[in-house]
Amino acid sequence: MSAAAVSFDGPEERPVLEVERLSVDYLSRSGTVRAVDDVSFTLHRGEILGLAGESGSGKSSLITALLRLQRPPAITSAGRVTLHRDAEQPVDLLTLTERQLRGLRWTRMSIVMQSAMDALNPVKRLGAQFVDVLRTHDRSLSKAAAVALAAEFLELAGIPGERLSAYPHEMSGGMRQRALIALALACRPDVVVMDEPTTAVDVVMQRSILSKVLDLQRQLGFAVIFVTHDLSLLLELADRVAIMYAGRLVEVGPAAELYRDPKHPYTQALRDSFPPLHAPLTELHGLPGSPPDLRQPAKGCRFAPRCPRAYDACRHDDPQPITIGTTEVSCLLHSGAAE
Ligand SMILES: Nc1ncnc2c1ncn2[C@@H]1O[C@H](COP(=O)(O)OP(=O)(O)OP(=O)(O)O)[C@@H](O)[C@H]1O
Repeated sequence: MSAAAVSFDGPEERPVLEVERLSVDYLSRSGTVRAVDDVSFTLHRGEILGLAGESGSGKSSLITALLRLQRPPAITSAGRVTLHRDAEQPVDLLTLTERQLRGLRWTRMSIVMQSAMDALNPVKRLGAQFVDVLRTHDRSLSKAAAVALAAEFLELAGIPGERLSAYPHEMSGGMRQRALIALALACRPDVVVMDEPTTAVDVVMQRSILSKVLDLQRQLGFAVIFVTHDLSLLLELADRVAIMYAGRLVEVGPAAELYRDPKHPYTQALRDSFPPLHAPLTELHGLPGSPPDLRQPAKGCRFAPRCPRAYDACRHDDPQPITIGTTEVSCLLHSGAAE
């Protein structure tokens, strides 16, 4: 293992992760909340896929289910999550034993949590945490080699290698978050899930972390699922963006296309409610109303009650995903436009 760069020519057509018809329920006495409802998407090798949606739309439920990190009362009630590996058979992550999964965590897929303070062990020096992870997954690695590799990854993330001897509380919030990103990359996974990785730091640090993530991604070529409620950030960072509303994916498409020509009225509303990062400021529009109660979602399109373009059929018929060019959208306004 080494931190050496790969030759990265941008995202490939080959899938690395395929999510098919995934549903996640929270079981409680007051009813079942279907937080993720029949969600399908593909993550390609080396691409950054952004996942955006309002609070409560199901983003965390989706990523914790596909990495099998969810806790009760959440259960995955349906679906398949296929991880593709070079030179090995694809595997359905949902059918693996815990032991088989442990073999894939860090080495094939890893996660960067919202808060490094929750993810890093407060009573262990950073170096020891890297060495633990590296040597658990590569028993042939000597301690000295693991320390050297850890220092290499820290440097890649913009942190001086000597900080390996620091405890997490001795580092700034931004540095801890970058250390966590370095740790997530240390076993050279193919897929890295980043769950709002910059919410705990200020805006300047946010920019610096994101440009570092892009930098590292281009050097190492891993694929990313980047989760945030901030669509304007994703439009800048991601190759493709998936928009989630009330447990469903309503639109998935190339970031530039989604910004220029959003197909779903919810995507449009979300775009118009965030200031663009690099374009001239335009008037912002809030989105009135609130998402449905997922214990008893009404018939038809879930966005219909808030949608300025809803018509009769939207309140009765469930929109199915259709493909328009390179975008997939679930909206009855486009039902005649499928290719
Ligand atoms: N432990 C739980 N028990 C019952 N319902 C839950 C639980 N956790 C989440 N939910 C429900 O599942 C739905 C999706 O929540 P989730 O946290 O996945 O959304 P999110 O898009 O990640 O939100 P945020 O951006 O605020 O993190 C919400 O309706 C939420 O109320």
